[in-house]
Amino acid sequence: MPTLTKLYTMEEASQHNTNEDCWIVIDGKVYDVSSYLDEHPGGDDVLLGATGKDATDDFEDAGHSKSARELMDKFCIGELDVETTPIPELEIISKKQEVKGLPQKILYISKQYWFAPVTVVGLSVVVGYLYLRKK
Ligand code: HEM
Repeated sequence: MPTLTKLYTMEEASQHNTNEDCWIVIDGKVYDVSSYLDEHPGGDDVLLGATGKDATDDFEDAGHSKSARELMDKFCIGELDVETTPIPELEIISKKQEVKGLPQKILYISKQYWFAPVTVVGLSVVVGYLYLRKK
């Protein structure tokens, strides 16, 4: 039988970032650790510091034991709604893929390096002005 999983956006989860109300996101799952803050062996400050972002790396870096991972399930309240959560890496790739065809490539490059011709023109104007003043 399919189970209904509550979905939360990262924006929604990040609003729960206080001592009384603390949610963290680990590996696509949302955990309400409000009642665990005082008991967490790593301290409440690390949990509060892990709110508002994907805390998977922080969690893994701490080298949690198997029992810690089992304990997590108790606090799981749902999953992250990936549809509405922008993943920076994916955005970068999709932006890169947008640049197709020669005209678009030229536009893309000129947008990135517009300062080069502007500097050359600026310098020419200054040099020309100084040259004419000397005369
Ligand atoms: C639901 C989420 C979490 C649970 C249930 C949990 C549980 C635990 C438990 C049981 C320990 C004791 C050591 C062990 O058994 O591995 C521990 C230690 C620790 N936790 Fe967590 N933890 C959670 C999330 C986090 C997060 C998100 C971070 C980092 C931002 C973190 C940082 C630490 C650190 C640094 C320690 C080591 C404390 C020490 O050895 O001095 N924990 N955690």
